[in-house]
Amino acid sequence: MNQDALAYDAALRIVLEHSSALPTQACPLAACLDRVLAAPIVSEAALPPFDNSAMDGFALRGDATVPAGTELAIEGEQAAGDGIACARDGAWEIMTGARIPDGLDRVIPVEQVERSATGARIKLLADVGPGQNVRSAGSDVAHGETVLAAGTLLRAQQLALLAALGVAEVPVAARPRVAVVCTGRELVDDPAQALSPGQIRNSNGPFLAARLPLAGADVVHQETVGDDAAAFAAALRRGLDAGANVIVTSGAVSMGRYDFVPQALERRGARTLFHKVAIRPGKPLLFARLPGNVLLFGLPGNPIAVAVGLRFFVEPALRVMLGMPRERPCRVPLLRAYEKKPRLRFFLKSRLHIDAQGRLAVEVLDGQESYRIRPLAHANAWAAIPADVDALPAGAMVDVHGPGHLEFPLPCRSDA
Ligand SMILES: Nc1nc2c(c(=O)[nH]1)N[C@H]1C(S)=C(S)[C@@H](COP(=O)(O)OP(=O)(O)OC[C@H]3O[C@@H](n4cnc5c(N)ncnc54)[C@H](O)[C@@H]3O)O[C@H]1N2
Ligand code: MOO
Repeated sequence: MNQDALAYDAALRIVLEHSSALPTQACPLAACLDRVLAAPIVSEAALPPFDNSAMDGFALRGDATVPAGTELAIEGEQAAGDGIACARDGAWEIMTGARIPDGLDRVIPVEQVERSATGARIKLLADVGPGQNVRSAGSDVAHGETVLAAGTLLRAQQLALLAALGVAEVPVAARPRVAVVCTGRELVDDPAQALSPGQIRNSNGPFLAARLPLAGADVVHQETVGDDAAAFAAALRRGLDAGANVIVTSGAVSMGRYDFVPQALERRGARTLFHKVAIRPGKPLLFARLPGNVLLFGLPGNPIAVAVGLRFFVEPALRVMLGMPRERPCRVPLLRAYEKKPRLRFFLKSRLHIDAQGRLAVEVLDGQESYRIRPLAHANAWAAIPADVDALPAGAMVDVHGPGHLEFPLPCRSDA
């Protein structure tokens, strides 16, 4: 039945083989959020940069444990931001984060000392061992250590580390440039325009334009054309002129009289690498390469075929361009038994739940037909069921993917 349709894994392999990493750019740290690191970060500094106190208290020294009951004169004070200080005997009043005066090696918290009436001396109320309450230089990051690998997505937590290390310019992968072309004479772009009989509103265009930036790409051109090969070719040209690395089209790749995309691409000198994949939805998906190494994904027009084509074909290619490793799904038990047709891999609009005990389960939503957008709006994840599986009992483990490759699936509460 699917002799002419490629297995998903084989089709994905072809996509990945034809995708390559984009050039590296130097990005100022403040602009790096959500960019992908293009080279490992090797620390040129130590963190902390100097031995400092973990507590507000008193810094002192000793050969071994300094016992409770010891009395010491207060020699000086060291606050965060104070520079080098040299200590002799005695104790230094010290604040959290302050540099430990040279010669001292431990800190006793202020709660564990008793001050003399004059305030000039302290008595220890607890033993203090060497290194106690000292955050030593390099204990978090040593100089020369690799702290972030190439391919790391830079979120706030990575930016914190880069900022602490004083990395001013970060090598990041260029963002893939994507042109979006929707086809179909039935489509209306302007939400304020009344529909004539037979017309529908374009939902694939807004969906792709919203999703692609979340997947790490820039939409550099977007337009809608009728079922017209010449208009389509002109739209492709404008996408290429805008510097697109990738063109995503929707519609006109199936069997209908107006499904002109495959032929139009051939006439433009594109090399079609596959057309039709054994998946549902999105089976008529087409992948081609245009002169100049531009990848073209011809997504079938049904809205869920577009969503699946983007998530499971375009996004893996974007990951290669961004220098990211292949994605791995999580494995989650099915909330309810699920039956499907064999021989096709199914990508299912799903909702990840968290129950009262904090356990995860995935619900395959009703309304899987590829024209139904409403369940997509209630989905927070995709479940993927392999081609050779036809029936799964409740509790069977299935692959679950987030709504986008940079988004971990976020569960909702079962009672929500
Ligand atoms: N005889 C056959 N007919 C169809 C087959 C088949 O194998 N044999 N495959 C079906 C499958 S599966 C899909 S998916 C669609 C794909 O069709 P096309 O890629 O040619 O897409 P269109 O015909 O242009 O549109 C399909 C459907 O989607 C609506 N659409 C298109 N663009 C948009 C948009 N931007 N926003 C919202 N909706 C859109 C369009 O109006 C159609 O209803 O073919 C099946 N048929
Ligand atoms: O692939 Mo189509 O989206 O099944 O209707």
